Amino acid sequence: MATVHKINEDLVKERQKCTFNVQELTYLLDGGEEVTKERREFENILRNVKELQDEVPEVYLSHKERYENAVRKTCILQNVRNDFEKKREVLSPRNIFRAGYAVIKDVSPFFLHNGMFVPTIIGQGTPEQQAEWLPKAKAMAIIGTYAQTELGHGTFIRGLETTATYDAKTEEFILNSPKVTSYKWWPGGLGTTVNHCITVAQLYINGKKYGIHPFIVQIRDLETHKPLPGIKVGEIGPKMGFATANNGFLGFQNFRIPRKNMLMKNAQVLKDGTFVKGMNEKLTYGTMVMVRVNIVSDSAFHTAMAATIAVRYAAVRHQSQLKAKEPEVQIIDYLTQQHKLFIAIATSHAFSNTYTWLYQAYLKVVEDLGKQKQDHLPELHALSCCLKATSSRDAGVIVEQCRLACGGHGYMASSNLPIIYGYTTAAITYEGEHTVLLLQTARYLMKAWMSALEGKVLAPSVAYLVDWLKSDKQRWQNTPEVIVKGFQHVAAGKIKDAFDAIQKHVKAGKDYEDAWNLASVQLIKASEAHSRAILCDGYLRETVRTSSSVSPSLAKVLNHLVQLYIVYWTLETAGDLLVYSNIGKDDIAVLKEKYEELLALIRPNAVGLVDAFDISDEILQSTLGSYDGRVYERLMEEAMKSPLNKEPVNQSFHKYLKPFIKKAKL
Ligand SMILES: CCCCCCCCCC/C=C\C/C=C/C(=O)SCCNC(=O)CCNC(=O)[C@H](O)C(C)(C)COP(=O)(O)OP(=O)(O)OC[C@H]1O[C@@H](n2cnc3c(N)ncnc32)[C@H](O)[C@@H]1OP(=O)(O)O
Ligand SMILES: Cc1cc2nc3c(=O)[nH]c(=O)nc-3n(C[C@H](O)[C@H](O)[C@H](O)COP(=O)(O)OP(=O)(O)OC[C@H]3O[C@@H](n4cnc5c(N)ncnc54)[C@H](O)[C@@H]3O)c2cc1C
Repeated sequence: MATVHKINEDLVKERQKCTFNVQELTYLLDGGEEVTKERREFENILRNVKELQDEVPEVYLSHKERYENAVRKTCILQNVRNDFEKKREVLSPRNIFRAGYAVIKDVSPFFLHNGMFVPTIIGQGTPEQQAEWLPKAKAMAIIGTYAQTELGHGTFIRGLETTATYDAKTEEFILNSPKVTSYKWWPGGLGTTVNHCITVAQLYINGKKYGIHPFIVQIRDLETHKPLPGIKVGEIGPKMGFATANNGFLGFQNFRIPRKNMLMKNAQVLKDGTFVKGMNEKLTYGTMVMVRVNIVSDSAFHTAMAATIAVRYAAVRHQSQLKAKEPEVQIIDYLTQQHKLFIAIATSHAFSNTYTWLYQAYLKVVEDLGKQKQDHLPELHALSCCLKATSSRDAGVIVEQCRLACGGHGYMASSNLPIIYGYTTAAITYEGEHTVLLLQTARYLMKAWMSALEGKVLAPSVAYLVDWLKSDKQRWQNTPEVIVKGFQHVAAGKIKDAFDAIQKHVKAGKDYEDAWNLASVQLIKASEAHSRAILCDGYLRETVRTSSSVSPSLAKVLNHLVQLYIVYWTLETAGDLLVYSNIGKDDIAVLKEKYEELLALIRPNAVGLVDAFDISDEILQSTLGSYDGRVYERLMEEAMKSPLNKEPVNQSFHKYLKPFIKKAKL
C-alpha cells in the first residue's frame, strides 16, 4: 500500500485561506464538470497501471533506452485509452494531451501521429481517401508523422526541394530528394517509430512545377519495420529538449507511390496528368493553422504547470527575515516573488480564454470552407499566427521566470522545470518561427490599414483601426475597458507608423519588398502590439461573460486576475502607451499602486488558484510542486536515485583520482 504523507503545514494554511471554491474553477477551466470527471477518471486509471511506473528516473537512461522506454509506455497508454474509449466517451484532445505527461514525462514519439498526421488526412483528404486511411490511422494500424521541413528550408515552404513527379503511364508519383538540403529534417517520430508520413513535396507534371502538395507515403515495411527500398530514414540526434520525440530525417530516391496517395481535397491530379487547381492554394497549409490554434492551449497548460510548481514551492519555502527577530518568511510573502508568480497564473487564464474563442473561430472557418466560403480565412490566419507567436513566447519567458523564482532548486531536473522549458521554448520555433509568424500578421495588418484609410468595413479583430481613425483618443480612465482601448491605440499607432515607414522607403525609390524589409522591425512591433490588444480584449470579454454564470466569490477572483493581467501589461508597455494613448504620468503612478493592491488581493488565493489547474503529481513530476509540499524529502529521495549514490566509492576513484592525488602530494 502506498504511504500517505502529511501535507505540509504551510500549504494546509494556504488552502484554508482560499476565498473561492477550487472545484468550481477547475470545472470552468476544463469546460464543464463532465470533462473534469472524464479527465480524472482516465488519469486515475493510468495512475494504477503498474507497467507505467518508471523504476529508474528517465534522466539516468541513455538516449536509446529513453526512447525505447517512451515507445513501450506510449503503446500501453494507447491501449489504456482504447479500452477507456470503448466503454465511455472519446477523450477530448486536451485531456489526452495532459495525461500524456503522466506517462511519457517528455514528448511522445507518437505525438505527431495524433497531432498532425491524422488531422492532415481529415483536412486534406477527399472522402474516399479518408475512408481508406482514417480507420487504419485512428486504430494505429499505421503510424504516421508530418514531414514538411527540410534541412535547407523550414520557413519558406514554397522553396521545399523534395519532388513528386507524375508518371501518367503508371499513374504514380516518383519522389526524389535531389540534394542533401532536400532531406526532410525534424518530423517527430520519423526517426525510428513511424511507418507512414505525410510528405510535402513540389509537384511536377510534364516538366511543369505546380507548387507544394501533401502526399501520404509508406516508408517502412509493416511487418519488418525496415525502410522500403528508395527510402533513407533515421534519427537526427539529441536536442535541447524533446528527448523522446524521435525527430528524424528522410530522403527519397526514385520512390514510387500511387496517384491516389496525393491528398486531393484541395487540388487534384487526374489520371492523364491534368492538374485541377483548388479554391485557394493556401488551404494546403491548413494543418499548420490548426496546430497554431492548439499551441495557444499548450501554452496555457505549460504556464499552468510552471505556475503550480513555483507557487506551491514559494508557499513551502522559507528564506530570510523581513524583520529582525521574526521567523524566516514564506518566500511567497515577498512582493517581488508575487510579481514573478501571479502573472504566471493570470497568463494561463488569458491563454485558456483566448483558446476558447480562437478555436470556435477556427471551427467556423472549417465549416465555411466546406461550403466553399473563405471570407474569414485571412483573418483566422493572421490571428492564429500572432497568437501562436505571442503565447509561445510569453509561455517561454514565464516558465523560465518560474524556474528562477525557485532559486537553486529550480535548476534541478527533478523540479521538472527544465523539461517544461525545453518543450515551451521549442514551440516558439516549430509550427512557424516566431518572427516569421509576426510578419505574416503584419502583412494582414498593412492591408487592413489601407482598407481603413479607404473607409472600408474591417473584420472584427481589426475594426479598432476604423474607430481610431474616426475618433479623437478617448479620455483616459484607469478602467480595464479604457486600458484595453489604450492597447488598441498603441497597436493602431504602430501599424500606422510601420505603414508610413514602408511608404517613405517606396517614395525614396525602394522596391516594396526592400521597403518591407527596412520597416520589418516596426512591423513585428506592430504585430506584437496587435496581439497584446487582442489578448487583453478577448480575456476581458470572456471574463465578463463567464462571471455572470459563476458564484460571486469566484467571479471576484477571476476579476482580480484579469485586472492583474491588464495592469501588468500596462506597466510593462507604459512607454508605448505614453506615446500612443492619452495615459498620463499620474495615471501610471495610480496603476502602480493598483498593481500592488491586486497582488495583495490575489495573495490568499494563490495556492487555491494553482490547485484549481488540477494538475496531478504524476503529470507535474516535480519535487518542488507536489500537492503535499514535501519538497525537501522529495529532493532527497530523488537524489538517492542517482546511480552515483548506489556505491560508497566510485571506481573512478581507484582509476583516476587516487593516482592523481598521489602525484599531487609528491
Ligand atoms: C488541444 C490539443 C492539444 C494537441 C496539441 C497537438 C500539437 C502538436 C504539436 C506537435 C509539436 C511539434 C510539431 C511541429 C511541427 C512543425 O513544425 S510542422 C512544420 C511547420 N512549418 C511552418 O509552420 C512553416 C512556416 N511557413 C509558412 O507557413 C509559410 O511558408 C509562410 C506563411 C511563412 C509563407 O508562405 P508563402 O507561401 O510564401 O506565402 P506568402 O507569400 O508569405 O503569403 C501569400 C498569401 O498567403 C497567405 N497565407 C499564408 N499562409 C496561410 C495560411 N496558412 N492560411 C491562409 N492563408 C495563408 C498570406 O497571408 C498571403 O496572403 P495575401 O493576401 O497575399 O497577403
Ligand atoms: C522541436 C521541433 C519539432 C519540429 N517538428 C517538426 C515536424 O514534426 N515536422 C516538420 O515538418 N517540421 C518540424 N519542425 C521544424 C520547424 O517547423 C521549423 O524549424 C520552423 O518552421 C522554422 O524553420 P527553420 O528551421 O527553417 O528556421 P529559419 O527560417 O531558417 O529561421 C532562422 C532565422 O531566420 C529568420 N527568418 C527566416 N525567414 C525570414 C523572413 N522571411 N523574414 C524575417 N526573418 C526570417 C527567422 O526569424 C529566424 O530568426 C520542428 C522543429 C523543432 C524545433
